[in-house]
Amino acid sequence: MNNSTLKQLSEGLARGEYSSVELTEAYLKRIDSTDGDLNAFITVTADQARTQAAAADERRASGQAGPLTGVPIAHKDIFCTQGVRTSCGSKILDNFTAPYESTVTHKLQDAGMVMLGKTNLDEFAMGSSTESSFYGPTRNPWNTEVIPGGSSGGSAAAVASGQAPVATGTDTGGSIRQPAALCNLTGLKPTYGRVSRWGMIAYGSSLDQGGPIARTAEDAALLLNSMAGFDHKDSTSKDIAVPDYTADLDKPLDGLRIGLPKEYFGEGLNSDIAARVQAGVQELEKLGATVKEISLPRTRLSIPAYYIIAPAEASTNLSRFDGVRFGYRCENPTDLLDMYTRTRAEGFGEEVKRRIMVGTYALSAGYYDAYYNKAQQLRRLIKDDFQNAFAEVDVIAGPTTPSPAWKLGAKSNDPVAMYLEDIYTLSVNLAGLPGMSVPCGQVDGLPVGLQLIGNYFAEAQLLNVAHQYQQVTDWHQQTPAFG
Ligand SMILES: NC(=O)C[C@H](N)C(=O)O
Repeated sequence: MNNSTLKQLSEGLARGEYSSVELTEAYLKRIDSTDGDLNAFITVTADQARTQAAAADERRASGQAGPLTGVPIAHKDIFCTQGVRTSCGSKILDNFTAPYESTVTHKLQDAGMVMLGKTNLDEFAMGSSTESSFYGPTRNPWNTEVIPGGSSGGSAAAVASGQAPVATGTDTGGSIRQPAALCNLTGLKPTYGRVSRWGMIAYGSSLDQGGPIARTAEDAALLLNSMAGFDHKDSTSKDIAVPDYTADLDKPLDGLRIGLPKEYFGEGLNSDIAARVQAGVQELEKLGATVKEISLPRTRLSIPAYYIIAPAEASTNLSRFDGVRFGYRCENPTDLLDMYTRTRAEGFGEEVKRRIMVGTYALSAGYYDAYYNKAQQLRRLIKDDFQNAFAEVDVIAGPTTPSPAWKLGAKSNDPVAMYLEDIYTLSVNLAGLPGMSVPCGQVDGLPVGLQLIGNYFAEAQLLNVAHQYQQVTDWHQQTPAFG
């Protein structure tokens, strides 16, 4: 049961093979027996899950169940969940109980999903390894010596290990796609504005987007159906109708034009990953797609542009954590300034402080034009590069990451080495486009991902391509020997 897809569980519940209460108990048991090794969860909400499961069973008995009703889910601990600790992986929010529910978790709750708990993440989603959490690192179920990716590493490890059938994640520069790739899962970052950011603790507000982490494209489509949609509480949410993302899954790929950016296959890419991705693209060709080389010339510049813009936005977003209104406050402050200073010095971890300093510097008078403005100009050029590519192709394919998962601690003292791992994912966020990662094989026993990038609001097309790929491959069905 613990390796089932959301779709299978939904059908099992509908046929009455098990109740939501039974299903929920099975997942809670799995969490109990494995999370000592993985540390995928920051908070397990067992009692609340049991109550929600019983309510889901009642809803089903009264004929009101939808496709998600009664299915358990884990939420990244960046989504505010009313009455439940929402820590964002930080000491500064360790004592914070959210007084309201985020739009995304609310919608999934309305659909009848059962929340198992809140998953681990890099502190404030800043990282690619889930090592910077105040609650300690999450381990990869494929090999507990290596990182699960990040920042949604807790969500990915939970799904990959069978602790939860699906999970939510957020992606500012790769945080859904990269952990999905490194844990053999299917992850989708929607178009900026497709999914409400309300109640999602802000990191880089012009880049952040919530999305599904699942075993299959079909499961991701089922979740996105409930996550997406206009929200008047998020001023950047787009008022565009939400299609049924499962409707196009079975469409044949005949005539689909795929572009392979030459910059995604150059220096820095692990040659075994290159081979796995090329093999994945060949499968798509067999399904009727045509493939051509394209160019995204500014790819390399996405790293400096992103690592100016994201910290700049973070430095302003994180100014709200000052010890006054909520969260951690230092002991015995001598005056207001001492309280601000010590609260932030003691409450934030190293990577968060680094980014606040970089961001503050980039925004300061005298440096604003040289750094922040330049980065924004680059961002525009990166967006234009994608639009030039989409004049010739429908979908862009390439690797999700340049390397497989690395050993815990291997990049902890070298932030730039960690930033370089985001080379293929950052530009998608800078442009605001939708992107997916689907399992396409293993390198030395560790999973790697094929990235698919679409034009704005082309999530249904990406899901269609990924689903067709998963009909002819079985990489996504492979599970770790863990536990
Ligand atoms: N949040 C993300 O999407 C991850 C990215 N590596 C970052 O640290 O910003």
